[in-house]
Amino acid sequence: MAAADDCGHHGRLLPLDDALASYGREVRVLATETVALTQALHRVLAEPVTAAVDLPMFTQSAVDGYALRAADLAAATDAAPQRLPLSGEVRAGVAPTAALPAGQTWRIFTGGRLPDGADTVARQEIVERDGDIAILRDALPCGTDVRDRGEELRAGSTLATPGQRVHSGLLAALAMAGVASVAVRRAPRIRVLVTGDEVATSGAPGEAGVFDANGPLTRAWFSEHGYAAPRIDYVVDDRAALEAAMRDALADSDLLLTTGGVSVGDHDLIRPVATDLGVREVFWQVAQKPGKPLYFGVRDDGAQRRLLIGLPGNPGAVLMGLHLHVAAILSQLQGEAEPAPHWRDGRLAAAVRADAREQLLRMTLRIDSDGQVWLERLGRQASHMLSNLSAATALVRIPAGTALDTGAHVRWLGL
Ligand SMILES: Nc1nc2c(c(=O)[nH]1)N[C@H]1C(S)=C(S)[C@@H](COP(=O)(O)OP(=O)(O)OC[C@H]3O[C@@H](n4cnc5c(N)ncnc54)[C@H](O)[C@@H]3O)O[C@H]1N2
Ligand code: MOO
Repeated sequence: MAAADDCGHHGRLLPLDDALASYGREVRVLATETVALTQALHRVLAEPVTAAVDLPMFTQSAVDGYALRAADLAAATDAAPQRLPLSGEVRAGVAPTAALPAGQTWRIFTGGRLPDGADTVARQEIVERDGDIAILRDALPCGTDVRDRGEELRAGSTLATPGQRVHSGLLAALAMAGVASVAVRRAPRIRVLVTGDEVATSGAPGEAGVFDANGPLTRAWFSEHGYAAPRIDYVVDDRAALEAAMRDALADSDLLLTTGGVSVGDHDLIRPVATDLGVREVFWQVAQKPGKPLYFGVRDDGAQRRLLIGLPGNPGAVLMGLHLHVAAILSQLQGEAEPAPHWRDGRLAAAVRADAREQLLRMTLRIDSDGQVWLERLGRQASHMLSNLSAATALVRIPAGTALDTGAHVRWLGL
């Protein structure tokens, strides 16, 4: 397949949406395993999760104050205050062993279990004390400052559904409902090969070399998104070396990610080596800028499907490949109900020129007083450049072939 150049016709390039849609068809969801809730952060749920207990688990005080019966205060007024003898105390974490006698009150603290007989709590700010007598100058509606058992949730009710990714808040919600373990999708096994003779793996690069950006970028991206740091190997542009590295990495992974060597040059070996290793090409070359020579293939080893994504070597293409393509593949592997990328809506702060490929531009976003998101294009967008990432907060889609005016609606992802 011949590559189209930037000035020419792009009929052979696969539209970005078609590339993203192909992951839904080609990627098989990983097996399910049960893990302790403490290990579930960033994992995707494979089964519904239900509350093990009522929440709150028992009827309790919402404040520091005095547990009483609302009926005992019915006649209380400023002129004729009600005086209730203080005959006990309930501390948080300690279950009362007796019932509150009628006409009396007990000291209670926030989260303390309401004794039988009590139905209301008077917060301490409205209670005067005369030794062991609590004085109240007003009636209180029954149930004031009481949290009822099960008012938030009933045991057995559904708290989370399959396909949800566990974030810190959801993890805490499940912990609070007595959930100790959850069924999640197995963590994807990921290997990375950074290719290129010119890439310095340690120390300063040679006279025609570059500092490695793609290794640090991929390592940081996986960690930022909650994945274990993948093994990253560096491979020179030598067919035998690449074949050995790819054979080993493919056999050991659900997803092999390579950077570089996927364009049309004489030393761009990812595709031919992939073919030799029995990988079926799903697509190569996407109508996107940056990242056009992007490659995706699959290989079935028995029941195990291996995925190979070849990201073009330019670091800007790797950045975009991670945020869009790798995120989409990982979503499908883990059975996310709403697969990434998760686009949001915003408007362009300035017009953008058309390109024959869909553009993915790094921009800064600002929210105006009406809550509208405005996106402003940064300079230094070329795919061999990363320096504008110190200012960029959004990756913005500009559809192929259309110039967009100021105010045009676009889709974007947070960076
Ligand atoms: N005749 C054509 N040439 C090119 C085409 C084309 O269609 N026809 N496509 C261009 C596009 S678009 C891209 S993107 C690049 C992608 O090429 P490769 O995937 O083969 O990547 P490399 O050639 O190995 O490297 C590209 C570029 O990136 C630098 N690089 C590579 N690895 C790293 C790293 N780990 N850290 C920092 N920088 C890295 C490398 O030095 C090159 O400058 O092909 C175009 N060519
Ligand atoms: O697709 Mo390349 O990343 O435009 O330079």
